[in-house]
Amino acid sequence: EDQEEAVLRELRLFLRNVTERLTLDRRFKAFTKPVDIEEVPDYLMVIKKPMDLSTLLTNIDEHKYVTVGEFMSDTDLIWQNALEYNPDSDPMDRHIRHRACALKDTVRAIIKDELDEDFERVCEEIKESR
Ligand SMILES: CC(=O)c1nc(NC(=O)[C@H]2CNCCN2)sc1-c1cc(O)cc(O)c1
Repeated sequence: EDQEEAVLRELRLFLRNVTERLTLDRRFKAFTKPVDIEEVPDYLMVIKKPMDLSTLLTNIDEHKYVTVGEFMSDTDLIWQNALEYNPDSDPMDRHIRHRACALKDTVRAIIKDELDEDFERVCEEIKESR
């Protein structure tokens, strides 16, 4: 049990580090906080599962993620929501879509470069055992 807690603590440290780096990247400013429903009243009519970088951090602290895969599902929501809410040729739509695609590629590159496959396998084993 203590060994498992040590693995999940290391997972949380890794996920916090990744999330902090994304939050500091100016390209992803639009994704750092929940979309303000006062400013964008139709947002929740289009987007059923909002997600943002600050919510990722809260989820990490609340031990929501037992694997990197679960974390990736929520980071995917951020850029998928942006593509869905910004489908048009409007310059602002295109601008946000470019940043959404940059977020997708940046997260995948970080995970590919910095996540040890064996570590993720141990996390998956812990998840299956629960
Ligand atoms: C994150 C997101 O998906 C988002 N999309 C936008 N799209 C538009 O404004 C397009 C929609 N089509 C018509 C022309 N305007 S603004 C915006 C946003 C940006 C922020 O800096 C903070 C924030 O909370 C939300």
